[in-house]
Amino acid sequence: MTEPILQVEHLTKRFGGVTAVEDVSFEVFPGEIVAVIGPNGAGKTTLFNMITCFTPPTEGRVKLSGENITNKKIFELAPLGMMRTFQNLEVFGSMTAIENLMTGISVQLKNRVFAAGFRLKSAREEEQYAYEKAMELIELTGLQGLEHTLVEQMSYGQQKKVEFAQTIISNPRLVLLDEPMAGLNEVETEAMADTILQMRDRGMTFLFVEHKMATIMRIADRIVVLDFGKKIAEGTPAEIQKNEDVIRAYIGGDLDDVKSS
Ligand SMILES: Nc1ncnc2c1ncn2[C@@H]1O[C@H](COP(=O)(O)OP(=O)(O)OP(=O)(O)O)[C@@H](O)[C@H]1O
Repeated sequence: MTEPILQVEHLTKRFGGVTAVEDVSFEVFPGEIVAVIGPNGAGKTTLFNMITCFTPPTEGRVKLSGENITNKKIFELAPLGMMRTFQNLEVFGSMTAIENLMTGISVQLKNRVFAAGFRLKSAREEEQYAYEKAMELIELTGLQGLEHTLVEQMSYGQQKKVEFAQTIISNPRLVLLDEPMAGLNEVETEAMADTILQMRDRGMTFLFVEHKMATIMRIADRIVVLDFGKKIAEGTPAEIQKNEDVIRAYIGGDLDDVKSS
């Protein structure tokens, strides 16, 4: 049987009297696209922060390919093949798109696993490799013609693409995306969704938080639903759409989105 790439085991986070996440467990398998959904304040970002070692859990643990990573430092995760994005854009505005991407590739060049299989002889070869890889990602994310544009001069949607490309350029095995479609128009949202599907076909695994239900239903293999910090459901998009607890949790919020998508 395939081993999970990510195991979330009984994660709990308390901030003083507030329990942001309570006893949440689930697994993600290689090649899956798994969405985490839930109403505002349900604990999605806190869960992501614990999985990516940004916030230590009060209880529980996280395993990446069977290895306990709960107490790792953030910077130790990229070499292990885990990358994430944030709700707020994390790009260098005063650098061009290609320069942003080339900073992302340095992670890969330092990656033990990668270095063992692909030794580059000189700094010049490394730079050439980084440039070619960055151009490949520029094309893949539809940023052609903008490679030498300063990121701060781009639209929000284009900046999101740069951030996404920078996150995946090091060929991570597991990518966590915090609201990758937030702030994007419909066309940009669908393009982002298609790029995620394309990268999955190339072997990447995705866990993402999102509010745009129609897109989630289109690309997610499985969905984990949080409400008031607890996991209230887990299943395929079809199962989640007709789950009574999920429909109840969304009453007054995005219920119509869940049912109509
Ligand atoms: N650093 C903190 N200190 C105190 N309470 C916090 C902290 N971070 C989050 N919380 C609380 O934990 C709960 C979950 O917040 P979280 O941001 O994880 O939810 P979310 O599902 O990501 O929400 P949204 O969809 O609005 O981004 C909220 O009640 C929030 O106020």
